[in-house]
Amino acid sequence: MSKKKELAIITMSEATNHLFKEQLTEVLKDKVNIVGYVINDLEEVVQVDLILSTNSLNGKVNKYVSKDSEVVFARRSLDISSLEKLIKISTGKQVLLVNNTKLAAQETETILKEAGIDHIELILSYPGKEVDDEIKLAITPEEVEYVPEGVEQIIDIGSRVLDLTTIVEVLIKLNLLDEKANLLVSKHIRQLVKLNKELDTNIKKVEKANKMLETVINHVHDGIIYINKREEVEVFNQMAEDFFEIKAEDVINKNVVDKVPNTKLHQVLRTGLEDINALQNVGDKKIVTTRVLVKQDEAIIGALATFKDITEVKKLEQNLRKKLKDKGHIAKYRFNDIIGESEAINKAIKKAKNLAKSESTILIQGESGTGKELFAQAIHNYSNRAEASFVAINCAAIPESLLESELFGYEDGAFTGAKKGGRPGVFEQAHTGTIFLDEIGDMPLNIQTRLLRVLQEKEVMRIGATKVAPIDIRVIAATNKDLKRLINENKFREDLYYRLNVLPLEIPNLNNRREDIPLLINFFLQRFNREDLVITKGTMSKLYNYNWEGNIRELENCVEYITQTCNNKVRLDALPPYLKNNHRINDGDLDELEKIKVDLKELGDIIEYKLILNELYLAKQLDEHIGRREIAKSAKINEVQLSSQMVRSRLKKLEKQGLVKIGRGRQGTEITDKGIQILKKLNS
Ligand SMILES: Nc1ncnc2c1ncn2[C@@H]1O[C@H](COP(=O)(O)OP(=O)(O)OP(=O)(O)O)[C@@H](O)[C@H]1O
Repeated sequence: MSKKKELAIITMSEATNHLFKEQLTEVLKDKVNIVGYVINDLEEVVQVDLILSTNSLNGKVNKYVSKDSEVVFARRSLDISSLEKLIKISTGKQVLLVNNTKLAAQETETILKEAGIDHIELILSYPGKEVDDEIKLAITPEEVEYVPEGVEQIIDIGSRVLDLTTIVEVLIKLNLLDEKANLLVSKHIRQLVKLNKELDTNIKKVEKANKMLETVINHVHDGIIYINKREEVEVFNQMAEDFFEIKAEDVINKNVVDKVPNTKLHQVLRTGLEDINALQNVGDKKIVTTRVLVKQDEAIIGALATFKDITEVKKLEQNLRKKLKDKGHIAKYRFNDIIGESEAINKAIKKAKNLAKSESTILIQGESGTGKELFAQAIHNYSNRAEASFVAINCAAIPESLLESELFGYEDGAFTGAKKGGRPGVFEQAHTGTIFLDEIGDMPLNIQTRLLRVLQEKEVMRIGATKVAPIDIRVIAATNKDLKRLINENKFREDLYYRLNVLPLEIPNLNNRREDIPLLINFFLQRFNREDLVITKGTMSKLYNYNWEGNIRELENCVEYITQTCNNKVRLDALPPYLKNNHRINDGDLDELEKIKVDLKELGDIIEYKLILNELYLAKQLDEHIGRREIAKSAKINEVQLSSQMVRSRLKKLEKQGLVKIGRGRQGTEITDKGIQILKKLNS
């Protein structure tokens, strides 16, 4: 039996020696005697067939080698499975590569690079080398003891094993290749295949994620541009291509400043100042854009811009408004459209504007035709919900049998004749907007109960449904009925009244703001395109004094009648018959001040009367007399056009109402107690 071959392993450390021995024993089994030496322990030449040592001992090991022994210097590799941990480190990060010597560190670096680890910046670290103490992550092949202090995370990639070529060389040198080669190579190939499979799965996963990301990026309706730290474009999606009319392939990896017009993205990188929803002009287009820094582990790695073409946004908005308009779900009136300069209407407008800004339910009360719906629309347009829908429903105009389904909607098959697929009610249609419930006093009691639930729960259940849908609406209700009276008659639920009457708003009737009548007449004449019509004084006086029970709607109808029947002058006989015959102003309906005002206005302006009464009052307080001429003088000073003749005629009118007493000769005229009372009312 031939003598067993002998192999000596000479290394610098015990650990490496042990590792090599283990690896070679697995291959050589008992065919070879393996002895290990740590170089520092060696004193004499080693007599063996072959010596295996490491590159770092090249030059040192020779003195222990006999003439007939050969030396193989080990080439080393890493355990492939440890690489996976490195792939996960973020790109561009600085990492210490720690080994016991410079050479070992260089070798490990080469091994890592060859294995494809090139996305991180490796800083070699070994005893005696100064490294930046800001670097907190270290990689080491089982040489943890050399990792500098201050490093917070260590990735141990395991020791560097003998690579296949070294093992084959050892086998050749020992003349054992024939027997072992196949076994060895197949084991290595198995390992490689396993690694490849793992890598392949990883690559596929990454590819899949990338593909998905690309699809998403290209399908969003916003333009997206991403540049890296070097200001090179890395992402330029489909919308960006369409907007700039530039192909992505022409800009990718190119400098953004050179390729994308008007870009400000590089400035975000340079200054660190981000823009959120900024408006920007690009050529003749307008965009809203957001530009932000992109960070990874606190370090800035690039900048991202997303933008939307505003013309597109405007179109979408217009489309939406058109759709709402087509459905009638739009409020067209604003406060500016409410005609009137009287104190009463101005007060109502001021209050309505205040109420508009709150979110609570508003109850508008006022006689029929006073403009309650006009106010409801103006409130909606003045509120934060102006862009959303305004859905109006007249509770009196819809038959009771239909009202419930109109309000709450119904599910498919809820009743015979129900539309397939069901239908949303006005509450759902008004979602995020305002619902206007006109003539709420006419709502049947059973529907009032359902409405109360909707208002309390803020959710609606369609007829025949089992699920509720949450709704976000603002309710404006209106009525011309006395709801308190209806409550007493058990026709209106008291709890619903209090739910609705959170913010009450009273719209004045026309008889209480007669001074707006001429304005309104002119407005309606314009609307009917009949500004050419001249209304005679007598006719105007008639219209002024008429008892407008139907309020503005009645006045509007009256003006329409005139426009149909008159050519140029509107005389008394041109008025609608009902207006000519009866409906004279009902004295009992007007309070005293109104009656007096109406009478006085037949001749001159209230301002003139106020001035005259004021002068008389002043004289009375000073215990003096004042004549027509002096009153006319004061009028001039106050820029009121009144001759002493005019003062005379007006004083007569005032006397008829018992407001003044005209004295004879130098006695002059005196204001009466009633006159003082009325003057105070006029001045308030
Ligand atoms: N101040 C105003 N200025 C101009 N037009 C007005 C004004 N007020 C009301 N109108 C017009 O009068 C008509 C009646 O108004 P609206 O329908 O708003 O009244 P309403 O109080 O809701 O009536 P109803 O109680 O009968 O439902 C409408 O044609 C409206 O355009």
